[in-house]
Amino acid sequence: MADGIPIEISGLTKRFGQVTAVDDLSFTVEPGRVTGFLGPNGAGKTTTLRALLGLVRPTAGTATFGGTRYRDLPRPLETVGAALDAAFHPGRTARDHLRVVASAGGIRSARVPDVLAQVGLSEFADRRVGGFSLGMRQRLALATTLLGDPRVLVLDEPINGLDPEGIKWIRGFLRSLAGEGRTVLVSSHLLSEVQQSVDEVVIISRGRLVKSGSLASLELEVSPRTVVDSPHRLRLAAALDQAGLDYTEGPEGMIVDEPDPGVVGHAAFVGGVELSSLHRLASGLEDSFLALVGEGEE
Ligand SMILES: Nc1ncnc2c1ncn2[C@@H]1O[C@H](COP(=O)(O)OP(=O)(O)OP(=O)(O)O)[C@@H](O)[C@H]1O
Repeated sequence: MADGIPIEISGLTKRFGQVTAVDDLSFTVEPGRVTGFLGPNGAGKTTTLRALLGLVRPTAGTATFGGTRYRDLPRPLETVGAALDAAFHPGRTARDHLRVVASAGGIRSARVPDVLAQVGLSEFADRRVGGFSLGMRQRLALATTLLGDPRVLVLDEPINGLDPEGIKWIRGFLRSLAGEGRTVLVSSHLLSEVQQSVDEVVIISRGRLVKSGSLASLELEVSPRTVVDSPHRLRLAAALDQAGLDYTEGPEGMIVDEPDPGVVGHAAFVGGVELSSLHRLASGLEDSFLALVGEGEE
């Protein structure tokens, strides 16, 4: 298997007149992982992906596949499979749509039945796309991205509008693609939508990076916790140790990995420590995501 190819965004800026859609954005997407590219509507996700695929010219910065711009890739469809604003001719069958794309991209037509099977559309291959449900269109868009058996997949909102069965299917599918060492970047405006599908997250808001890292690290950061403080922090730390509670020291006191302030208060009481504050830290991944990025444009 060929080595994986990372996506590298560096100092990317894109202005449309007065609007700065993407503002000095830098992040890397690693192979072998599913990465969620998250932000509310208007955050600049699509503009970033369009810059990556050479569809808009950056005002500044670069967006590359392992250092090579999309337009400089020798065989782009065999490196990158991208589904952005997938449009289908409604009168064409799924098979014909794939044949047209394959032939334009210099890909052998023998790939067509393979990708139809991969996305579970074989039995609908000869139906007109005009009659396809949204879920079937999403599958066909995905099949199109797979034609060149690419090492990198860039998918814009692939889960949007899928029914629960389709969501379950695509989750497993994205995982298996990453499991084969591919780089998988999936955009969404809802963290909850991709939460069960992604290993890594890149969160942007107003064109700027808010956070990037593993989903696990984000979960850890936002799991419900208790903040407690005392005029005698050393004694407080000893009481927390005594109770077997994990904590880190923050500006407002000890941040304890325990959702129930009662448990923390009790530990302090047992240790005979006076408290100056005790409260629960806001919780929930989606709430924290919204707190990080705001609601976005309508
Ligand atoms: N061609 C354009 N001309 C002018 N402004 C644009 C253009 N494309 C995007 N914008 C603006 O840039 C900002 C970022 O848009 P973008 O579509 O990249 O966000 P997004 O995160 O993909 O949101 P959505 O999920 O709604 O597509 C928005 O304010 C948008 O109105």
